[in-house]
Amino acid sequence: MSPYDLDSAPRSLEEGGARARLLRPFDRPRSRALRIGLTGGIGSGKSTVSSALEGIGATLADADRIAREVVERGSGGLQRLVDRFGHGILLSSGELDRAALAAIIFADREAREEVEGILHPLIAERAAAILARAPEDGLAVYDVPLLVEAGLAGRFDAVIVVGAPVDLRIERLEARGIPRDDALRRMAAQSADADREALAHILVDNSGTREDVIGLVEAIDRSWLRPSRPPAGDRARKRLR
Ligand SMILES: CC(C)(COP(=O)(O)OP(=O)(O)OC[C@H]1O[C@@H](n2cnc3c(N)ncnc32)[C@H](O)[C@@H]1O)[C@@H](O)C(=O)NCCC(=O)NCCS
Ligand SMILES: Nc1ncnc2c1ncn2[C@@H]1O[C@H](COP(=O)(O)OP(=O)(O)OP(=O)(O)O)[C@@H](O)[C@H]1O
Repeated sequence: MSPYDLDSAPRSLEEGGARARLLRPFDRPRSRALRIGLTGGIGSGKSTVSSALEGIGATLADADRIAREVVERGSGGLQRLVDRFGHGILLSSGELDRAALAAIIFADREAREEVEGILHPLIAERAAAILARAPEDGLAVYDVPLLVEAGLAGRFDAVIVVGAPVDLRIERLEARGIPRDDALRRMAAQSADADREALAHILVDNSGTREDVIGLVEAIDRSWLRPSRPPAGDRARKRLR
């Protein structure tokens, strides 16, 4: 690891109603991708931020997406859930009844920990395989809602925490068809905002529009993640030479 000089970088960035703060500088490794852990409570905008990072070339592993893959019909992961919770968690098609499993785990902490004990190692293995493909000078981003809860913060060079006021998160989730009660039950199963923020290098406030936060991600990259990189226009010109 070489020291990564962020001394002269701005400490905060703004794009419309979206803001970012650099809470702690971080080191950038010389010969491998920068490992970024991206987290936030339900409905904070992690997926929006991680898609924006993917859009500027980051290699992305999305824990929620992988969590679906490891319980696909016929998978070993799904079989282990059925062994533990019975066929009541299956739809007639043989697929996981996600609402049924959600009803169990967000009402019963022990059941949730059992499910996490079964699925998290499977998710972590696939995520590691995806992130290992990131080029040396690239960004390897792990979008993982339970980064803090699972004690993963120390595995990353930089932790980005996305946040927004709870009412706004609930409003956005309702617009996506997730009822308020369901959102609140999931929030109760997650760390408090303050616990996530205590581990953040970069804190993103996603209170503005989608366009704001997407623009902010580009500014974060230019100012803090890959500041020594030539601007996109220069890179395109170099390729043409
Ligand atoms: C219970 C399940 C089937 C519900 O599926 P559903 O399609 O309704 O939700 P989805 O998977 O898209 O998750 C949406 C959000 O719920 C929250 N959430 C999901 N699992 C958990 C959990 N174990 N603890 C706290 N919050 C959770 C996260 O904020 C996540 O982003 C699913 O969330 C699941 O399998 N959870 C257990 C695996 C897990 O821990 N996943 C989190 C990523 S590591
Ligand atoms: N700045 C924004 N303005 C308006 N809507 C937004 C904004 N950011 C995200 N959203 C919407 O809010 C919802 C939650 O955002 P997103 O899926 O990115 O959050 P998340 O943290 O990944 O959620 P989850 O924990 O459920 O996976 C989505 O429907 C998304 O399109």
